[in-house]
Amino acid sequence: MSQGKYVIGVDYGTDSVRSVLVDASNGAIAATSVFYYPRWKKGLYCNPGQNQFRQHPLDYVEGLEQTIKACLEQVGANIAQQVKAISIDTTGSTPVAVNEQGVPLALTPEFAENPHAMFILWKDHTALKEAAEINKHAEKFDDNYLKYVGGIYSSEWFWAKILRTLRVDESVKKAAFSWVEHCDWIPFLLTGAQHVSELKRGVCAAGHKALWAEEFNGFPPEDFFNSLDPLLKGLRERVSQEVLPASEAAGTLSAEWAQKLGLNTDVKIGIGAFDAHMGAVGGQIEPYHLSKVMGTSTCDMLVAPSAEMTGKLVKGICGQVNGSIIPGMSGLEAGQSAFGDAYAWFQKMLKWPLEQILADSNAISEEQKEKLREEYNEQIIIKLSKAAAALPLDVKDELAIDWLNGRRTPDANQELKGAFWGLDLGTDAPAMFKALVEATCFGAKKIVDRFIEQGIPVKGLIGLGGVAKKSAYIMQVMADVMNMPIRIHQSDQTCALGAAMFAATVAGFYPTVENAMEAMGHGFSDEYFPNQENVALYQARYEKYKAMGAFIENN
Ligand SMILES: Nc1ncnc2c1ncn2[C@@H]1O[C@H](COP(=O)(O)OP(=O)(O)O)[C@@H](O)[C@H]1O
Ligand SMILES: O=C(CO)[C@@H](O)[C@@H](O)COP(=O)(O)O
Repeated sequence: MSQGKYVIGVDYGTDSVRSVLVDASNGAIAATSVFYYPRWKKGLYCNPGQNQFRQHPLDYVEGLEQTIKACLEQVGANIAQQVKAISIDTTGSTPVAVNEQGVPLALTPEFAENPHAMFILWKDHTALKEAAEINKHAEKFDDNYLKYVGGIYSSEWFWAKILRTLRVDESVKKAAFSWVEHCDWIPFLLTGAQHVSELKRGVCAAGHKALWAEEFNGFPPEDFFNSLDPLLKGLRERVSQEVLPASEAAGTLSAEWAQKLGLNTDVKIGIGAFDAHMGAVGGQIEPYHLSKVMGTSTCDMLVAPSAEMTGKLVKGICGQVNGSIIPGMSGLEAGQSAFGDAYAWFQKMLKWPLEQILADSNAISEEQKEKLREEYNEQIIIKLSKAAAALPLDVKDELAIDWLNGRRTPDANQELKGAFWGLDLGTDAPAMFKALVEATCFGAKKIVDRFIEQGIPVKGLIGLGGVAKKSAYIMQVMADVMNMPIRIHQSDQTCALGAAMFAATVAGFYPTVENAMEAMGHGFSDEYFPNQENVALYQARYEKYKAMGAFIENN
């Protein structure tokens, strides 16, 4: 192993946080550790029926400490002393209300059990009404403050979530001094900052979810917020205007955290960004290639040289922001609100009666029941995929719409619902699963079509994330539906690896993120090519999908 060039990448996903300790000279992963959020796992503070998804800050703090310590234990004290930087990515928009000291309210005794004082996870759609109001309100202004977020503000995003919370919780309203994205709060925590004024925001979260733009000198003016709802009065001033790219440092590790983790206080802490953005870097994104992070949801990332984007605005996506993925390039983000989550929903449906029967049954022991549960949790999607892949294809097969968690892009509308069509008594679970898989791939194609219609060529597809790695079946359907090859990245941990590449840049090991990507990238493991026999049939089914989608949207 080379001496002295170690960094840590921390990736906060929806269910878990993972840290990787990486040799920055070549990208080799020296240690890795995963921590599943314990409170989240129990379903605490969430109400899926109302699309309320909250995460307790302690899940994040405990996971940070435990995963980094576990990585350091794996490599030993000598290497721990050679760690030079840590960078962090998180889901988003996942904001939290903080007090003047920058402490999330749920970390104070009064708010410890209050879901409104916790992080409002990206997939929480309780702010539908507020998002609609923001969209209507924006029409009143000469400046189009929504132009860099695809023209539509989403209930998944910062200001909609803040406004809704201030409306429904008087105690949080009184105690909240400011609001912070998860990806900006972890660097604040690690650097030991003590006041909101010291908070360094990343351009990624500010630009994609909070309407920050160079052209507006930051966030929209005070008048925009005050006239939207006086509850927002003055908040803009308490949300710092200065934003930085993730290649910059937020500071160095505080003495408290250095001692807790067993690291030095000269370890640099990078500016945070979203998981998919750092994941695109970990997955070696190239200009005009769509990097598809396919997990619970999808985030579809594209970079284009900023100079080539002058005057180009892509409608209906989740934003285009200079430097949000790679400094010097315009970062464009789109995505689907449910991808793997659609398969997880179907699995949950099938499991429901089994769970009830198993719970009441005396036929097997509690230990055997637990083993059985583990087995079917692992096997259901795999078995369905195998059976679905073996089914013959017909244009009249069962058809589905993938909007089970609303539609993120093109044209955000979180109120839309999913659907199945064309069922009969011959329809079985594999046929419905096949329809769902095809629907998620059709939803993906709509995004590619939107980029192309708006003048942004898509020259290649890169597949990252859990589904890309786990499902050859779904990736083959994707290649067939898109009529384009898709390359799957070698790494299982592209987000954490991307964070490590940013950390290597922040540490000064590389002058640019592109240099870090070149030296530390793991390359590609598989490539799926379209099966020309299926392309025309999928094209015909895609037309049906669009017609059915339009019907749902208009009724
Ligand atoms: N064998 C499989 N085939 C297809 N999808 C799968 C399979 N196993 C798990 N999934 C899906 O993968 C998703 C999780 O993806 P992952 O990238 O691991 O997580 P996250 O999005 O939280 O980072 C889940 O929604 C699950 O339904
Ligand atoms: O929306 C974004 C980023 O903009 C993601 O953080 C969000 O979709 C969560 O992604 P995961 O599928 O949980 O990794």
